Amino acid sequence: MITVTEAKHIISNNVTALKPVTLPLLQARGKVLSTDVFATVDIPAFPQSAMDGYAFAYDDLQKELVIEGEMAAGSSSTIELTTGKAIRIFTGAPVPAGADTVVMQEKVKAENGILIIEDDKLQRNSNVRPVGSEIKAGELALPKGSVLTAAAIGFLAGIGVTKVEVIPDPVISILLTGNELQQPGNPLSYGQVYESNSYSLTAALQSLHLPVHRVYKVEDNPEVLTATLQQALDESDLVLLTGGVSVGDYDFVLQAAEKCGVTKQFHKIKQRPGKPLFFGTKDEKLVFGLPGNPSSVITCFYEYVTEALALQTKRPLQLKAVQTILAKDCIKPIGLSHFQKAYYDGEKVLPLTAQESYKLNSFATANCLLMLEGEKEAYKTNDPVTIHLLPV
Ligand SMILES: Nc1nc2c(c(=O)[nH]1)N[C@H]1C(S)=C(S)[C@@H](COP(=O)(O)OP(=O)(O)OC[C@H]3O[C@@H](n4cnc5c(N)ncnc54)[C@H](O)[C@@H]3O)O[C@H]1N2
Ligand code: MOO
Repeated sequence: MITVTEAKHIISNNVTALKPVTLPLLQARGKVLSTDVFATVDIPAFPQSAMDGYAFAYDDLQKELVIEGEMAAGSSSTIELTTGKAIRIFTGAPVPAGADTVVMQEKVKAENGILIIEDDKLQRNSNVRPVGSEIKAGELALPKGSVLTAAAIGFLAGIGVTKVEVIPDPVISILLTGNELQQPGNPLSYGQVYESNSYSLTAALQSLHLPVHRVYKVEDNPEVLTATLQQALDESDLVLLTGGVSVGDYDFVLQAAEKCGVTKQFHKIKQRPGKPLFFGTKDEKLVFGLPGNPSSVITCFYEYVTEALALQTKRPLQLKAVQTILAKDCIKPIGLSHFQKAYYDGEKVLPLTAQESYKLNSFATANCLLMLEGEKEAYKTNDPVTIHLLPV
C-alpha cells in the first residue's frame, strides 16, 4: 500500500491537460485560456466623455462660452468645435475635435445658451477618456493561463472578442456497480440500498461547474462491466466507477479495467476512508475506481479526483488547505492517514461523530476534511492540524 502523498504524486505524474478547443465567449466562463489574447482595436476607439455635461477647449476656460449642438452616446457626428463654443455632451459620447475637456453639468450654470463654469478643480482633459486608455490595438489583453472570470469575459467582449481558445471541460462518465442498488423514490426490497453515489458525485462536480456526461448502472457481472467500461472510456476523458474495487467475489472493477487496456497506476492507499482506491490510465484518459461506501466515494473524489481534474483543466479545483487547531482530542487508526469529517468555525476545527465510511450523516453537515496523517495516533485539543475546505 502507498501513502496519501505517494498517491497524489502518481496522479500529478500521469495526468495531462486536455487539448484546447475554440469556444464562443459565453461558453468559456471559468475555463483557462490556452493562448494569449491581443487587442485588435484601440478601446475607447474615440476620445470619450466620462460625464453628462459640456465639452469645450480648456484654453477657453476663462471665456464666456456659447453652447452649440449636442453629442449623445452613439453619435457618429464628426463636427468640430470652434473657439468660444461649448457643446452639450453625455456620458459615453465622442468628445468632438476642438474640445479636450468636459465639465459635469452639476458644476455649471447654463442660461440663455451661455455656459458659466463653476469648477475650480477642473483641469485640461478632465472627464475625457483618451483613445486606447483601456487597451491599445496590438497590446496583450489577457495572457495564456488566465481563468476566465465574469469580468474577464466582459473585458474580452468589450474589446470585440467573440471566441477564445481554452482548455475544455473533461467529458466525465460515472459508472455505478452493485446488484443491491435501488433508485431513490422506489420502495426498498430486502437487501437493497438506495443508490446515492451518483448523486453526491454529480453534486460535487456541479459545485466545480463540471457537467456529468452520462451515468451508467451496471450489475456485478464481469463481461457486462468490461463492455460498459469500454463504452464509457470511448466517450469520456474521465471515468468514475463506484464500488467493486475491493477483494470480494463480486468486485470486478480491476479485471474489467485490465481487459479494457487501462494501466493500473495504483490500488490501495494507507488511508481511511477509501483504502481500496484504484487509479488507472489509458493514453490520456483517466479511470478512478472509487470504493463504494458513500463516504469513501466522496472523500476520494475531493482528495484525489479534484487533483486530476485540476491537471486536466488547469483550473484551481483542488480543495483549499487551511492550518488551524483542534477543538477537541481525537484519535486515528494506527498506520493509516485519516480524513475525518469535521466542522471549521474559522478558529478551530471540530471532528464530527459518525466517521465510519458507510455513513454520510455527519458528512452532510461537515464543511471540511480534517487531515490526520502519518504515524501519530492521538491528538490533543489545540494541536495544530491541516484541514481541506469543502466546496458548497
Ligand atoms: N475482506 C475485505 N473486505 C473489504 C475490505 C478489505 O480490505 N478486505 N475493504 C473494505 C473497504 S475499506 C471498503 S471502502 C469497501 C470497498 O468496497 P467496494 O469498492 O468493492 O464497494 P462495494 O463492496 O461494491 O460497496 C461497498 C458499500 O457501498 C455501498 N454502495 C456501493 N455503491 C453504492 C451506491 N452507488 N450508492 C450507495 N451505496 C453504495 C454498497 O452497498 C456497500 O455497502 O470494501 C470493504 N471490504
Ligand atoms: O476504506 Mo473503507 O472506506 O475504510 O470503508
